[in-house]
Amino acid sequence: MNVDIGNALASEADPGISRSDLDDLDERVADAHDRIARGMADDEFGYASLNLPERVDAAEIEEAVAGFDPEAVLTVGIGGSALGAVTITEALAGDSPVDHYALDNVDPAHVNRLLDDLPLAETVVHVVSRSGTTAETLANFLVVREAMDAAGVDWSEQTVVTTGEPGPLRDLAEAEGLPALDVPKGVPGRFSALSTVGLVPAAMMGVDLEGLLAGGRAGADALAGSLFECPAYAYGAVAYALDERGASVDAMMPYVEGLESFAEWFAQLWAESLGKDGGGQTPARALGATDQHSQLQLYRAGPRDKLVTVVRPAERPDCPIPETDVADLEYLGGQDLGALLDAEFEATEASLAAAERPSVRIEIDAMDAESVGRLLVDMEAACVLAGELYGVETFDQPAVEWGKKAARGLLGGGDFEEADAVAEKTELIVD
Ligand SMILES: O=P(O)(O)OC[C@H]1O[C@H](O)[C@H](O)[C@@H](O)[C@@H]1O
Repeated sequence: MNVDIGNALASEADPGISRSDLDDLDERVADAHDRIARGMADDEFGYASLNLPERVDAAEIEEAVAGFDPEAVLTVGIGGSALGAVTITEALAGDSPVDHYALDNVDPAHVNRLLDDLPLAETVVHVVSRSGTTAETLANFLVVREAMDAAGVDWSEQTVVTTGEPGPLRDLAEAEGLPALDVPKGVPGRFSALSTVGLVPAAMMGVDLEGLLAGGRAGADALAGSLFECPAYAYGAVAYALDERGASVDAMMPYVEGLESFAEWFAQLWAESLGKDGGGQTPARALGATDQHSQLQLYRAGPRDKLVTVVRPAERPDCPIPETDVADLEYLGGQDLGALLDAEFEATEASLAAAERPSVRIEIDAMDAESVGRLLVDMEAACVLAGELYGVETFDQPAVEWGKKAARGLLGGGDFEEADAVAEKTELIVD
């Protein structure tokens, strides 16, 4: 993976950073790297995530699912317990005969439709919750298993649980004799893609887990004490420095459909890790070239509060555009859709640069397991580095926990002050 920060530099306009700003920042990056390396060496909570590619045993995960031969895998989980699996399978398992679905939200219309459409008898359910207590996940699982019962399917034969703490989900797995895998210790959900959490569905779909982990290891091995020598830190440091100068939004814009969900995964990583103490950079999600025809207007001509991150693979499959003699379309004939997408990508970079709007280019080698594993670990490391520079607790999410407790309290699942606050909130309804 390489990161081109050239278009984030040398702008006269705000937000902009100069090369000397980065030289100054590099001393702080060196200190932050020492902290991160120490955290990794001691397997400290959160920092341990960057050791996953080294520690996770692909063969063990493949063995755990070897007895299944499903048509579909249904991940029941939310946030970090779903987005890693979705990102990996979307990026790498497009050609698999096995389909992947994720049930994260509890919208009844969506859940009913999905359960009607799924081949329940041929579906393996992967229930994932690190805490084992998340209401959406547990409720969805109860609904899914009821639907399987109603369809005459023995769900206990086709359900795998992945959880961390002792709690309701582990109890349920034990009571029903379900295979239960562990979320590795010290790894928050949004950093757990390259563990059982993200790899179980991928294994059932034939994704190259070894390749993913090898790519991840390459990312962890490339961490170094200077942003000029480490693409992950270059990204984290530039995003941080631009935010400090007013780029409070980071628009993540992959130019490849297989990474559309990666932008969603990145949004959780960036928002939950860095949105603390009144600061943090708001992640926006976009897809090139589609959003070039909608959001780019705002990115180029709206408030000067954005960094645009464009991502692409260096290699794309062929899809030639047929020749045509239609007037004004000759320029397309004989080209390739990939070349057109790359031209759109470069046009976006140029258009932002011409308007003195910062962008960063992330390029991965290809849409293959090694490159995707590397991308995930590099973005995690970028986030950890940014967290050190902001001086926040990167690995907790107390603001999210508040809402979780309040929702449980409202359903009678606990005696929480948060629920009282919801009940007492001020309303001004206009009907
Ligand atoms: O894996 P779980 O414990 O079910 O948590 C699922 C999600 O729940 C919360 O919303 C947390 O803020 C997320 O970080 C987490 O990924």
